[in-house]
Amino acid sequence: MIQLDGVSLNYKDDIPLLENVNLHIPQGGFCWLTGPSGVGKSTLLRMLHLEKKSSTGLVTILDTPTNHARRSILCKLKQRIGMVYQDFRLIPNLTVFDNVALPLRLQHSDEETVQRWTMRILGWMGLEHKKYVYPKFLSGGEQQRISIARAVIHRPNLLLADEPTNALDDYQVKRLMDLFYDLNDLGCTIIIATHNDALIRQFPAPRLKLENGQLWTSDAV
Ligand SMILES: Nc1ncnc2c1ncn2[C@@H]1O[C@H](COP(=O)(O)OP(=O)(O)OP(=O)(O)O)[C@@H](O)[C@H]1O
Repeated sequence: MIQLDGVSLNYKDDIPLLENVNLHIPQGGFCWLTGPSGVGKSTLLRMLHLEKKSSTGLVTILDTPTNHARRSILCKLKQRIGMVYQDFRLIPNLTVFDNVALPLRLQHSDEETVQRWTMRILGWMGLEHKKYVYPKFLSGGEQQRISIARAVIHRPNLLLADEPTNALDDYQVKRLMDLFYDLNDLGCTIIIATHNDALIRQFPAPRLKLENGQLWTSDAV
């Protein structure tokens, strides 16, 4: 479960991106996050990913109150979250294989599991043959697929995805949404930020709309 109680969020001395916002998303929820460019969608996802603190209010992620949680608790909690960044954020000096395997290695999975799961998701993404390649030699779409593989490989309980379909063709978008639905069926809560209204119409789900510091919720369209 994700809960925000009276949460405000802003960058230093800047206008608030969230202002006294309350929100409840049950475990296993699936929603789109929309709103005009620059309104704060990426920043909100970064807050839910425990990279940025709220200015005021209580933030509960996966049933864990985070405001006063110890560092060790937050580190463990973060390992249960997958994040797809808008700009991919692959680690340039790691190969495709090592980028994707990273969450498993952070969880100290044994090497046999790392090899098996990483090759499986790379195969699913159609990128097995790129496993020794460094990110700078990949196309935008390939980088996006690797970034998604890295976010889901450890079967997170919460998946946050920032414009995850921008660089993908229609066929890959459909497969990716099937992957997200499969994860969701396993109980993963999913929040996807997008500007793409056609995508939302194609895959209806409740919507969180961020505007003027407020989050409006609406049912599937
Ligand atoms: N690290 C930062 N320091 C200061 N201000 C920032 C920082 N990152 C983002 N901002 C500002 O916060 C506001 C919200 O940015 P954010 O990227 O969260 O918006 P967004 O809704 O995701 O935009 P887009 O849809 O264009 O990706 C913008 O005005 C941006 O300039």
